Amino acid sequence: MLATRQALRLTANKQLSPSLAASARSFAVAARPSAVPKAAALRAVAPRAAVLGRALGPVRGYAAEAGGKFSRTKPHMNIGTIGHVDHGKTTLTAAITRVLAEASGSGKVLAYDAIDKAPEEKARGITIATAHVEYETPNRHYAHVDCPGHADYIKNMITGAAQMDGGIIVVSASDGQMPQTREHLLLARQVGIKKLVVYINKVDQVDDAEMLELVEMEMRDLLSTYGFDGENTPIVKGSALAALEDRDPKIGKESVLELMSSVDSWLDQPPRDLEKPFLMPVEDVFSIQGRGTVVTGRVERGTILKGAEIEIVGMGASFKTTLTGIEMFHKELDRGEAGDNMGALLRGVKREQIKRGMVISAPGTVKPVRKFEASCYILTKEEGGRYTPFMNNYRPQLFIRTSDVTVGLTFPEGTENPDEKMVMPGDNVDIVGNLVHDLALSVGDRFTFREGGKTVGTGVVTKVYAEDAKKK
Ligand SMILES: Nc1nc2c(ncn2[C@@H]2O[C@H](COP(=O)(O)OP(=O)(O)OP(=O)(O)O)[C@@H](O)[C@H]2O)c(=O)[nH]1
Ligand SMILES: [Mg+2]
Repeated sequence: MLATRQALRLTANKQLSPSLAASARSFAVAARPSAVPKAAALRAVAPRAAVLGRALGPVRGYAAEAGGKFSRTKPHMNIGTIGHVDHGKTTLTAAITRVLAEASGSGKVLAYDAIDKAPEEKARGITIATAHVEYETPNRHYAHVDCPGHADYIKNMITGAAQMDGGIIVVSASDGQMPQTREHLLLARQVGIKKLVVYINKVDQVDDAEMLELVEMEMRDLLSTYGFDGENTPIVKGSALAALEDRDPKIGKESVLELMSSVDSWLDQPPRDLEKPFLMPVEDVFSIQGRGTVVTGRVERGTILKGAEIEIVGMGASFKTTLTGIEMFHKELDRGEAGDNMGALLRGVKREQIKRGMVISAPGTVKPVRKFEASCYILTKEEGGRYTPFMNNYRPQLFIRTSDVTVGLTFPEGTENPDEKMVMPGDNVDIVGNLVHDLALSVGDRFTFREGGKTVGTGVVTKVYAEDAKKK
């Protein structure tokens, strides 16, 4: 029984990206209200939307909905609320759904309780409670993540179980910035979120305008400290509770509309997988008589045309060649793209030169890396992780894409008494990794590490030290 479970977990972890993609898909499906109620709701509000549509003229989205048809043409973006415990993240999430539903005459209003009782999701064996909420502005369609507790934010941001391309950091006007405000800012930066919008909440509790000024100045400083654009980041002040309870429109509803218009304009649309540079992890290598060497794998991102130059990176390799053929389901094709399972025929490459764990990529877009820094979450024993802490120079096996390589973990420079520091199951820790073989690693890549058949931790790469290019 135990052996089967371990085997199952092993296969699950061998296919990190597909399983993650699958869970992301199921999130998306869960977050999306079913088509029928949506259409019915739209019909019910059609007269009102028509009025709105006329009033707003040809504004995209609302106008389209006025015709009674749901618009899927709006760009989609993943965001979320982050910030210190009790500062009002969930209240704000509920308020956004309410205010936007009212403004557009459609959309689903979610009560506070519906969001706070977040379902538990499993990502890479870790339990994460996350609520997935969906709403739209005239310009965009959003999936919004709200977590019930600090630990869930850490796990979520590190595993990327519910990805955030940008976020709203909520800070209470009465408390100002607090430890988790800083911790979430740091994590947001480390997982690659480039821009945030600030919502200073609970202004109904503060009469002193100077106090509000102070909280704003503090937030600008803090944003800059963590590498965000503190000077230009939009900061909106208001009361999520007032907006949710539909009172004091100035600090209530209007603040939420202002917040969402800042979210629309300030947060940048992320590039889609198809727009990113081509990368395919090598799963298998074959030698085909009379044709040459074929590697198979699932395209992680980008597109590729037959005849393109590609680079093979990782596990000692760093060389270029030409992709002379693309095959899928035994058919010859001219083009492959993200999500495709394909076989790639490579010119002039011997079978021995390529192995599982390497990647084929657009030339110059990924580098072989041995040393890197990462932010990690260490699984608890309940999550299947270790029972005991680990120390400096711990050496688990690192799994990323199709490769697994032994890695030595040490603490970053500046850590006090590194040889006495212990990392407990359940901790969030920054580490420096030294791989036994180089791998194609980039900032933002996610990985797990395992020991004795169990997943011990998961992490996201925050910095890489490029190897000197080696030929092989
Ligand atoms: N006076 C006032 N109270 C608010 C406001 N927004 C939220 N609250 C209250 O603050 C408390 C915490 O709000 P939540 O939305 O649960 O905060 P949270 O950030 O989601 O908290 P955690 O998920 O536990 O980290 C609740 O009692 C809210 O009713 C506001 O604008 N004004
Ligand atoms: Mg909450």
